[in-house]
Amino acid sequence: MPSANAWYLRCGADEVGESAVLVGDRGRVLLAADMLEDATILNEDRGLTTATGTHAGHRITVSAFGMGAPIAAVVLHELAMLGVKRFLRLGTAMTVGDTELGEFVVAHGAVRNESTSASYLPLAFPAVPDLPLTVDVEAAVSASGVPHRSGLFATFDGFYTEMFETGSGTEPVQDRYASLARAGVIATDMETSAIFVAARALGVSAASLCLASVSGLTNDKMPHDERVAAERALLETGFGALSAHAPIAA
Ligand SMILES: O=P(O)(O)O[C@H]1O[C@H](CO)[C@@H](O)[C@H]1O
Ligand SMILES: O=c1cc[nH]c(=O)[nH]1
Repeated sequence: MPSANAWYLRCGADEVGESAVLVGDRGRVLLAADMLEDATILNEDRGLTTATGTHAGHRITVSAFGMGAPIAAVVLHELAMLGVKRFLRLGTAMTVGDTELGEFVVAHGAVRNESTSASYLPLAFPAVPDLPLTVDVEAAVSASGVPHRSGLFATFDGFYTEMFETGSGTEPVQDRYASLARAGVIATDMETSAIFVAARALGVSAASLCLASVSGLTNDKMPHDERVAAERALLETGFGALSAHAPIAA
């Protein structure tokens, strides 16, 4: 049963679409608002900027959570309570194995190395995306012309301790990345597995499409201008995936 108003997002069920895009950076919400038709910014509380607009006849809400699984789950949970049925994470990720900077990466599942998802379902439960939505994402990615690959993600809580070689973590990060690559992991991020598990627990669909923007091998970043252009392409591709079928009648 949709709730009337969301605690932190401070918006109502009539202000959100049937689908939502979850991004980290609020700048991506502002960019999305420029790209959608008739977009309205709903709130900017706690940096959780949210906008709703239309793409090819579909109402889409775009929400920024900042960084990390706990707050991403809060945003997803509130939007699900408002009645949003489909979620697409559009973010950046770090490369693992053969993945190259600038590629789009689509998650077929995610290693649950964060703690938030366990507050929804036990660790034995797999973090897997919604299959039909992922098929639509892969079709949109193929049409985008951007080099891409699909595979497993690994999601971590510790940015400096688990994803970078700072010496503060419990094992050499490069050893961890090498074993993840051998097991089919193509990218790491900080939210995907939590979003997949929370979505299953809440009875909504979720998928994850990211831009590989930082090298897990060297920690090199994509050049700024290339990343900005690629993030626009990421949003366009995600909106295309969410608009792949006729809107469901209200
Ligand atoms: O680009 P976004 O969506 O913020 O995602 C990635 O970027 C942040 C870390 O740099 C984390 O939130 C990570 O998952
Ligand atoms: O280094 C990075 C880049 C993007 N996303 C991450 O989680 N880490």
